[in-house]
Amino acid sequence: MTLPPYPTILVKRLAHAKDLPLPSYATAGAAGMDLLAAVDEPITLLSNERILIPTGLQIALPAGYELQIRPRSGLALKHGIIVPNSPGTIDEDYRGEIKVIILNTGKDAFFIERGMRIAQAVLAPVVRGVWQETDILDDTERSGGGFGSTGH
Ligand SMILES: O=c1ccn([C@H]2C[C@H](O)[C@@H](COP(=O)(O)OP(=O)(O)OP(=O)(O)O)O2)c(=O)[nH]1
Repeated sequence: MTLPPYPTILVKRLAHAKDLPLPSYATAGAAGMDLLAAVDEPITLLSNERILIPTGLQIALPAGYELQIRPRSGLALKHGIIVPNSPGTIDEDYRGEIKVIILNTGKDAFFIERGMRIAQAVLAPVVRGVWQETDILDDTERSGGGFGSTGH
């Protein structure tokens, strides 16, 4: 079976990440690539603390795509480690270092070591829209109902 051609992401490894492998898909069908912590020293993240973790990567996405930063479910379940801005958005035109915000919602301190897989990145197509202003919108069954209007 031949694989479909995947979109190419240009990537530059910064000096502090030269020895770390690039993010990769753990299985043939994985949607996310695990992002590694490019920290020089181990970090202790106390309960309720959040921190910005460098990945040491700068990228150029293909036109029409974003990269979403999402939590890893294992870290969320075992340690309460979440990405508070999930899904974090890496814009197509961003050329800075990709960084990951993580928050320790667990009771215990969490230890981050160099090369640890702290989050995952999912490449996703972006659909942009344009506004067309109007004074009249069509009525619908839902109309203005929301926030639980249909019951539990
Ligand atoms: O988890 C994240 C989220 C964002 N970014 C980078 C890439 C993204 O393209 C840029 C801007 O992100 P966003 O638009 O979410 O930030 P903002 O707070 O709206 O800042 P800005 O005014 O710079 O857009 O920051 C990251 O490295 N990690």
